[in-house]
Amino acid sequence: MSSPYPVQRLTHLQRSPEMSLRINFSFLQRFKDEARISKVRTRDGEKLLIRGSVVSSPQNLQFAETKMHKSEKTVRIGVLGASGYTGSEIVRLLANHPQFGITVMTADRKAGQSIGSVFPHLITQDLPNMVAIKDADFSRVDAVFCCLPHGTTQEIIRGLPKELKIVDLSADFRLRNIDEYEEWYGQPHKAPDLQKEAIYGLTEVSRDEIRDARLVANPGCYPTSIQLPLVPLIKANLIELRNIIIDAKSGVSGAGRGAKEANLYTEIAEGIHSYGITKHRHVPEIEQGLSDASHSIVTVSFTPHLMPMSRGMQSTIYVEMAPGKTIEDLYQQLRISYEDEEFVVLLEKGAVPHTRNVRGSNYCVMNVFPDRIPGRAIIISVIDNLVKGASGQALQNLNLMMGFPENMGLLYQPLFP
Ligand SMILES: NC(=O)C1=CN([C@@H]2O[C@H](COP(=O)(O)OP(=O)(O)OC[C@H]3O[C@@H](n4cnc5c(N)ncnc54)[C@H](OP(=O)(O)O)[C@@H]3O)[C@@H](O)[C@H]2O)C=CC1
Ligand SMILES: CC(=O)N[C@@H](CCC(=O)OP(=O)(O)O)C(=O)O
Repeated sequence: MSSPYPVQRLTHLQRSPEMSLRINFSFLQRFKDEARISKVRTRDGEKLLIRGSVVSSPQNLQFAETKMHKSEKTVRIGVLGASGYTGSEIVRLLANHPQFGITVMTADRKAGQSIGSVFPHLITQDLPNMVAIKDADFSRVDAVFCCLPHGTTQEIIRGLPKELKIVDLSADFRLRNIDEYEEWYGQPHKAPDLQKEAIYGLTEVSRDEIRDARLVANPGCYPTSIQLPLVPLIKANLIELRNIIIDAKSGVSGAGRGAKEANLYTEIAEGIHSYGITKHRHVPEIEQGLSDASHSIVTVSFTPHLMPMSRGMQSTIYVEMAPGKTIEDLYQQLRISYEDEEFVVLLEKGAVPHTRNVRGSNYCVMNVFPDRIPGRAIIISVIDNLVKGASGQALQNLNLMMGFPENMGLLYQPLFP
């Protein structure tokens, strides 16, 4: 697995007339011939202020700190809905992104407040206060993450400058068929023209289209955890398209930060419950992705559950194998499909994915098991709903759209315990 930052041996070191160090190193040569480095700790503790990123050195430089001054970041980011769970997760992830700097953050009820006052874990972030969307200055923004409730984004995006790159975390642009959107979301689509332009952003499946997109519809959390294992198996004709049964479980942050009686501690703790049985709005999104993979109509049984945990999601998927196919065929297909993917991990045979092993990270961890009923298989896939299921995948997509390495700012290891 490669490093999140260009940690490389120095290939050249010299002093410039202003006593700053100018350093050429091989990683950045892929982008520019030369970069200057930001803060460097030398063996004797001396600190040198220079521009750039992380380096290691064969000489007296031990580490360079990853901090770049905001003015040195090249892409100006707006976070719409920064006072919510996915918006604040974008802020957390971007704190370590060497190229994306936040210039605008919006909120609704919390407009006027600082991010640190709304989210004390982000108190060290030196960022402008959140403003109402109507007061946001988009002339200082190159790309936005829309972390707003369904239905809101369709209207708001219309008013944004046309040249902005947009990653929308809501479901507003995920369904290509706007009649289906109306059926499942209970309101007519307000921006059918923009829907035509939107690219569904399941990164590992649609990377090439995402690179050229202006508007990306970031997938829902359940659909991400379900499509990542099923799409390659369906494309390789290894499983039957009928009788796909998905039992999925989510942490409570999946429901957003807004206060709801059903999400009180007393309603959630010490128990689990199903919801949205047969009518959860992720059904058409899952079926759209699986139907695309098979070039035919796929339907699924999908039942989500709410778990007494803050973050995390597991999808347990029961499938029939195609005639003559074995668990080994399914396992090898997933291995081949994901061996070069940074953020999808197929465990060793028999090892069980745990949600707590992906907390806070952009990884999807999966495995496939033989059922005791011959011909059937059980697939388990886990993600952090707020990272690979939302803000992490959104950042992965914007990295691609802006021409940066897909993993930039995303190689957080999972939190444990
Ligand atoms: N939570 C998750 O795991 C996932 C969520 N998503 C989707 O991402 C989007 C954001 O979700 P999440 O962060 O959880 O939601 P939250 O409820 O936590 O945050 C919503 C944000 O939108 C703002 N907002 C609410 N109403 C309006 C409005 N009318 N105009 C402008 N801003 C408004 C809120 O501001 P304020 O708080 O100041 O009122 C807040 O900043 C949703 O569409 C959700 O479905 C997608 C994948 C996973
Ligand atoms: C626990 C919980 O309530 N989860 C949410 C899903 C969150 C998500 O992925 O997304 P979208 O809202 O963006 O589709 C739900 O079931 O509606």
